[in-house]
Amino acid sequence: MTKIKEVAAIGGVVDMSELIKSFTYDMACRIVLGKSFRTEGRSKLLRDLTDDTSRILGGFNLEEYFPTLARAGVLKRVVCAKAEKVKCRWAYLLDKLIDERGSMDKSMFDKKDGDFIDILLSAQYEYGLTRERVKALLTDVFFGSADTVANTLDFTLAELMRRPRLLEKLQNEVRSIVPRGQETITETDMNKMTYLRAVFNESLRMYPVAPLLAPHLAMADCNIDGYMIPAGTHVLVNVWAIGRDSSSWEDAEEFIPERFIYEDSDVDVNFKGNNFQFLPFGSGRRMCPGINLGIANFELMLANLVYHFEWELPPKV
Ligand code: HEM
Repeated sequence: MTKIKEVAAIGGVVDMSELIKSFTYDMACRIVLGKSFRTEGRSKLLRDLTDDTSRILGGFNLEEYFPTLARAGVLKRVVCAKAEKVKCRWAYLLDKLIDERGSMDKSMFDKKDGDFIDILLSAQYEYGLTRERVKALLTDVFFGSADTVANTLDFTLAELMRRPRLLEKLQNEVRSIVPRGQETITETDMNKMTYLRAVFNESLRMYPVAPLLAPHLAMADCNIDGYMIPAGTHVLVNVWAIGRDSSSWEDAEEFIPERFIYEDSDVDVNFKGNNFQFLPFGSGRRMCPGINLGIANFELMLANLVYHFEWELPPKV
């Protein structure tokens, strides 16, 4: 906020995508590393690692389009070699972070104010977690938490600036709940912001961060609505198309947060995985475990941004 205020005061330009991204990485680092998150440029290091991992996981894979190439296995070897390098960089960093705490007595872990590493290490003794598992869980939090929230916020700000009436409605809600002059908005303030949640839902409907979810594999033969899915089938769920399907959504291509406000209605379409027309966090046992953290990070940032600043597109945009 301070950075935007400084730039706004001199009428300068601020790259919001960049700022939002570095903020979400700082948040992820703070959760995992606690107070030591700013040392040695770790937030930047983790961001580079996450970017490289995303490129490998989400990159175009020629072998999926030309299966004959897969038989030769050349491309696979190239991708595996790259993945191995990234894996080693993760392992090096995470080992270092864990070793820093290794010298501490387990009774010294402060469960109340501790960071995620503290919590995992204290649970390590209780649940017999191996070091590899601890590292995998740490990677999950870094990887799952930063880009997801930053990308959703990016699209939301763009949609709101294109629709000043909706932006004003959101600002009115936030400013009517948060007392004038309050420096930062808290989670308690946000609980009352129904329009803010509707904006979040509408952004996820139109711009799901994982448009095909994570790839799933059928473990057993199953029949869905008359379609036979044999065991071993690679399944991709196109939630981007489902969220824009006109048989489920009126004016599906329009950004209308009001569609998620259900006053005096029994209908309540939400992202908890039971309404199959809206699956931004997936569904079932592999659905996103970070929903609550994702909501809190997104809503905290958006509410603060619209509370403190006026937003509009530059002329001719
Ligand atoms: C707006 C925020 C977020 C969105 C939209 C989102 C969305 C998703 C989606 C679509 C999946 C795949 C589900 C499936 O394939 O069925 C997923 C998985 C996952 N997410 Fe999130 N996520 C968000 C925030 C977070 C946060 C903050 C964390 C970290 C704490 C996180 C951690 C994970 C993990 C670890 C998985 C893999 C779960 C598994 O495979 O069992 N996510 N997320």
